Amino acid sequence: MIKLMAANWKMYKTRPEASDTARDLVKSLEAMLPDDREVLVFPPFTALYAVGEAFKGRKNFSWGAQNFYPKEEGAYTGEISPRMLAELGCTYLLTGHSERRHVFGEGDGLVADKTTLGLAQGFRVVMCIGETIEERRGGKVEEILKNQLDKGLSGVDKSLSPERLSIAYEPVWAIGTGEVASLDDIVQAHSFIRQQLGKAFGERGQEMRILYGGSVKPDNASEILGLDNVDGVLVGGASLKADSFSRIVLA
Ligand SMILES: O=C[C@H](O)COP(=O)(O)O
Repeated sequence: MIKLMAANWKMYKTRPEASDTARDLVKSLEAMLPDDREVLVFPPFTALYAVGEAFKGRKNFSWGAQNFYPKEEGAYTGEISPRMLAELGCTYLLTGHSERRHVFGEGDGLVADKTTLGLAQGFRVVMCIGETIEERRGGKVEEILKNQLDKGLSGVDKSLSPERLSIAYEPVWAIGTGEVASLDDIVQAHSFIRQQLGKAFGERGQEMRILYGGSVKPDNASEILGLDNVDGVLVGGASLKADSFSRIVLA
């Protein structure tokens, strides 16, 4: 399975900054990227074209959008549709990120609509799930993950090719805090997610990638990537500098 090494640049980087970082990533990674690693960057909308210019035509370099509205077009002021993103050459979409859920109030229904439409329009989708610290302390991790998976994937075509859907497990309390989930916590959550994907998609569920996200850094990436059912990472803060993200990609 090709490990998916994803960078989420969140609301950082102007167009020239993004272009420089993307070009630096190509410089430091292209010649030594193993065949089983794919580099994926989610820049802000305004930098998608610039990142596409740096990455296009390069094997295993992909780019995608952090957000979109799940309609083809219409009177939705301020929103961007998947069609508009396809035009920029993006092949990936992110759904369910905890900042969308918690800062912008996106519920499971909207996450499901976005995941369903994004896939139906031919994109690859990375759907994020994860529990809050209160939910973890209350012993509800599996219940929350199951609920987010069941609802988020409720409209998805069950005969989908496995490379089209990835799940990112991001415990909310580990995002941007420097606090990484323990290796045991990651193994347990990923094995539970794998089980659920198997129930939903049968054999295909075994081949879908499950990424870990939450304070991944160059010095912890290798041990996280070595765990069972960890098929990639979704990196925020440590992906903003080309040098640090390159070290993670090659970890
Ligand atoms: O999308 C990425 C995650 O929110 C992780 O962010 P972080 O690496 O800054 O903790």
